[in-house]
Amino acid sequence: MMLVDEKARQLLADAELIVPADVLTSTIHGMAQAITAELSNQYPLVLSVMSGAIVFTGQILPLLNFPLDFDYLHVTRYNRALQGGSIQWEALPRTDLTGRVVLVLDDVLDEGLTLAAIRQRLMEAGAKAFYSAVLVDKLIDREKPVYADFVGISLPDRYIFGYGMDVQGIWRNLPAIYAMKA
Ligand SMILES: O=P(O)(O)OC[C@H]1O[C@H](OP(=O)(O)OP(=O)(O)O)[C@H](O)[C@@H]1O
Ligand SMILES: Nc1nc2[nH]cnc2c(=O)[nH]1
Repeated sequence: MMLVDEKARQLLADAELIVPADVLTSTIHGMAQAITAELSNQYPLVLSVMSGAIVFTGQILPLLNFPLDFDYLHVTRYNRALQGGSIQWEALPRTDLTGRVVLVLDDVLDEGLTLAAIRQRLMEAGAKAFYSAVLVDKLIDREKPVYADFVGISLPDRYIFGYGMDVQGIWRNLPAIYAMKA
């Protein structure tokens, strides 16, 4: 345990703060306004993608002042790795999706494979319309299979962590976004 603790602290000491907490707060307020303008009369089902979206979800939900349902799904393809692998479904929403307008909340849109798989699964399960909101869109040099309807911040293609996102499984609890030193 001591080794893990020291390694975790070293990872943070070696990282660079790239999005401070106050910038995240104002970004999320802006996103909430845009989402409200588009979806406030549609009684959406808001779905949080565990685990990375936990902090973003907890911050944005109280800013969405209109009727909605909330549930979660759990999908992962990075696990503790820095590179993505194949999609693993851990949990599907329990709410009936038939005819629903869904809004998926995720922390980061990177290669887009995760969000594309989620969209396909939810549409197959009967959703009427699919919207997505991502706190971070990574600027990668390839086309993505899906783009988000609501984007908080665009960031360069570096591995990021904090604010729900992990590095080797740790530091999801940080109140800001950090990047591994290039
Ligand atoms: O656009 P992509 O390249 O597919 O990557 C984006 C996905 O990667 C992260 O999840 P991860 O698999 O790390 O699971 P976690 O949320 O539990 O950390 C993130 O939360 C997104 O869901
Ligand atoms: N924690 C974390 N998860 C990711 N999933 C896809 N890209 C990233 C990233 O940069 N950081």
